Amino acid sequence: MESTVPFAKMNGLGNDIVVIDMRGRSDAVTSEAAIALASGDRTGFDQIMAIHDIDLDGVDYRIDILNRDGSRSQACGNGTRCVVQALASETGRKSFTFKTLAGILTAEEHEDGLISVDMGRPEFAWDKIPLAEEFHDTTRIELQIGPIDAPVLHSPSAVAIGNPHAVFWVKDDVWSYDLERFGPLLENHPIFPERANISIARVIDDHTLDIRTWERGTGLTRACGSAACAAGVSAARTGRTGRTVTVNVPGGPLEIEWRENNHVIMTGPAEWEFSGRVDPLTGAWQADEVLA
Ligand SMILES: N[C@H](CCC[C@H](N)C(=O)O)C(=O)O
Repeated sequence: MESTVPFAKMNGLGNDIVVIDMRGRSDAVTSEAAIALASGDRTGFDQIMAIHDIDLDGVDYRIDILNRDGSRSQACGNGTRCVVQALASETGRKSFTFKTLAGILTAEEHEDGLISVDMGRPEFAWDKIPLAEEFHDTTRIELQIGPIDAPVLHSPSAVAIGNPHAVFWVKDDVWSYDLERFGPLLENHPIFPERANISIARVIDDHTLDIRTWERGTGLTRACGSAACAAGVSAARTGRTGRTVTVNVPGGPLEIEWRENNHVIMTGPAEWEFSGRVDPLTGAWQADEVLA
């Protein structure tokens, strides 16, 4: 087996993604390689999306998703769009079916270059999100941060979009909250046995939300596709918006549609930055061209 494989540094609305081509190999990108790449100057990423072969009818590839800390995620919306763009430009095909830890998902590139991903069905049951305690109603779970009688953030909506999310509803500008400080506390709160992605969301009108996200295993990001889905679905579920919303993340807008068949469709852009080769075991890499 060759020691290096092709990679592409890409982004989905500023969510930094490294797509690694593991086709033809039986091993996996190691957590050590992820941690090494994450601290790299030009390859600091939010998620690695490793494309693997799969022998399953109707499924094109398996995607293995790693966070900055080397942990694995069930889902990554922005990264999936990057994978679609990379594969579409390689093959000329427009639609793909993938297997991730969250299940089978389909995605397609449109004529205008935007990419839609079917993120599957949201999961609201407390033990499936998962939460450590039984909550009959996961639209408002008991969790707060700040003084007991004047919490800064409280009562988030919880939902899994393959991966666990908590969405805190706020009335003020989402930038006025110190997410860098509260994010790690909430991500690792014992109520979330598998940790959680933490978002602050503000309703702008019945079809628009502003959100910022602290990602599990990664930290503050400019965009988190699954969090945009989590916020959109939770807003509709609590009567804050309709089922089709524009979710403004720091990197720009994502369109979220929670269809009547219970599937959540996320639409947005993907952008290629540079390519190179990487050792999937150590994270040592080299760009194909001298980088500006
Ligand atoms: N950036 C991703 C989500 C990463 C989630 C990951 N941090 C986790 O659940 O462990 C997205 O666009 O959906």
